[in-house]
Amino acid sequence: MGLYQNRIVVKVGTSTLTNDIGQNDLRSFDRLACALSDVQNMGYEIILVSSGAIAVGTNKLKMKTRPTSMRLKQAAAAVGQCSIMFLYDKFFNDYDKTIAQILLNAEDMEIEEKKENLTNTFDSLLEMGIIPIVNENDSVSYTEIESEDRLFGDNDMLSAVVAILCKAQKLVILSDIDGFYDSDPRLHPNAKLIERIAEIDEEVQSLAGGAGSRRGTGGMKTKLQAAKLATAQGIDTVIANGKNPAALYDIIKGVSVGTLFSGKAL
Ligand SMILES: Nc1ncnc2c1ncn2[C@@H]1O[C@H](COP(=O)(O)OP(=O)(O)O)[C@@H](O)[C@H]1O
Ligand SMILES: N[C@@H](CCC(=O)OP(=O)(O)O)C(=O)O
Repeated sequence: MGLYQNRIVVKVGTSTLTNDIGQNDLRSFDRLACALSDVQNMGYEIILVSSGAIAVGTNKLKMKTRPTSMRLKQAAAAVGQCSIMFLYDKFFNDYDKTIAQILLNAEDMEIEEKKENLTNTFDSLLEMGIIPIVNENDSVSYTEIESEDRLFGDNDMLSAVVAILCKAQKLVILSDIDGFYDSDPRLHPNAKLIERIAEIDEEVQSLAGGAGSRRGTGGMKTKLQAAKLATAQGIDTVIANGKNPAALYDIIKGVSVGTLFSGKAL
């Protein structure tokens, strides 16, 4: 599979877009929009996969805690998705960028005709210099919200699927932590960052724990699954801290940041 050398998919998690008390982290939105716009100005094509709809919706609806029933999660996502896109539009506009919204379900990737339409849409948007912003279509799908094994039901996996579909050269997963450690640093303060992983084998998988905050889902398990899927198609995958999206400049230059999972030679 030939990859577009200047095409990058960036995924950002809920824990980066909201703060510890569940409010929108406006500085994070702004920094992300600034870094992505700047990287696009350097000649790269950017696709952003953004989580956060449920958390932002929960906040906007003034619900005291994240809803537990599926119907309320879906309603919160419907409200939150609007807010997220409003915020992105506002911040990207400051940097003279146009964005587009693409909401997807796993099934959209399984039917060849839909897949082709989707690829054409991404390609057309990117050709026009637009930054597509992708999330799962939570209001009509419950795989992400409810799936048991979360294999397909997570935005980490969705970002890998989008990177493969769009033949991106790099996938950057921005989280609330500096990268992949030899154990969850929230539980093990002496955990060490692993800078490079060539093979995601069982030993590596055994180091991955679940989500760190009540807002994030999937934790490192789903990020590893995503990295495994993407690297198998030759796509270099980096996990880095979303509080410092300027790290993207280093990632592009090949300077070591976070954890790099090297794409397999095809
Ligand atoms: N081996 C590990 N290395 C780093 N973080 C880990 C590891 N195992 C579990 N985690 C947890 O994964 C969290 C990030 O995943 P998650 O909470 O789902 O965030 P996001 O919203 O960015 O997807 C970290 O905050 C951390 O607590
Ligand atoms: N589609 C959901 C995303 C859920 C999800 O995968 O969250 P995260 O682990 O923060 O990437 C939402 O927008 O709330």
